[in-house]
Amino acid sequence: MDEDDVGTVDVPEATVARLPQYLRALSVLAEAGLRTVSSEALAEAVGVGSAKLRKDLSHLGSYGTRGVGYDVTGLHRQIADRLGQATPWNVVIVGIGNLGHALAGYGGFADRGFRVVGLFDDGPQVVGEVVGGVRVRPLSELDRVVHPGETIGVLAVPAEHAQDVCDRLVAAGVRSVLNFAPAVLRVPDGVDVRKVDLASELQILAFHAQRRGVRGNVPARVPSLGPVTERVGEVV
Ligand SMILES: NC(=O)c1ccc[n+]([C@@H]2O[C@H](COP(=O)([O-])OP(=O)(O)OC[C@H]3O[C@@H](n4cnc5c(N)ncnc54)[C@H](O)[C@@H]3O)[C@@H](O)[C@H]2O)c1
Repeated sequence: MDEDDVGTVDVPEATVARLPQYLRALSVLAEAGLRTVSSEALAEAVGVGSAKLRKDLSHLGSYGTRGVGYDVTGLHRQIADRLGQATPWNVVIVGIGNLGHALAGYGGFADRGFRVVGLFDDGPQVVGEVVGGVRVRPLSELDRVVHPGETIGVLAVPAEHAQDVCDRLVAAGVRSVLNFAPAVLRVPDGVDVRKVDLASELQILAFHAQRRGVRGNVPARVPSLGPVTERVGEVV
């Protein structure tokens, strides 16, 4: 399977990409004690148009109630279920260098339903170190930590080792891989790969900035652009 083919049959990939944002906004609203929210208010909280939000939620079979809006906790539960977050996911990170340390030390994954249960590296200077409360193990111990089909693998190794490490993750039973390495990975059917590439995101921003003629042409005081700046790279 090609790594760009990740998607679901019934929910468009662009909608899937926005579901985490809806979930986060609903968490904030629930914490503030709100029981219902209008599509306009929820759309504003996320920074999308309300028509797009209603369409997105209709893919989940959620239409809200006219004049009332959406039930905050009900919609939160529904989206969390669709994102597979009814129970937490286990995550293993391979490659505990600069990036791996930052990811392993980040405390925010647990709040979003992801438990970092394993850190792996083949560098003798790193193995045995404890990062974010988890001990770094050699890759040979992958089988002890990975529960087939229930563990997400994060790749933070150099590009030239990415395919080999990915193969080992898949052999251990990992079916979802988040790849930070600048390498195209080949995986068998049934395995999803998503790539994170901050440099590409910067290039996309640079493309838009160049198109707008922003470079070298910034007024002394930049007016607030509000959520518009966040829409530049929005998935449509
Ligand atoms: N996607 C992004 O936006 C982004 C941002 C920064 C870095 N990266 C990429 O992330 C990767 C890591 O970057 P870094 O700066 O942390 O590198 P780094 O050299 O600091 O760390 C790499 C780690 O991987 C380990 N490693 C190497 N081969 C291994 C193997 N076969 N098995 C297990 N561990 C192995 C090394 O021992 C080292 O600890 C690189 O591919 C880099 O290009 C991507």
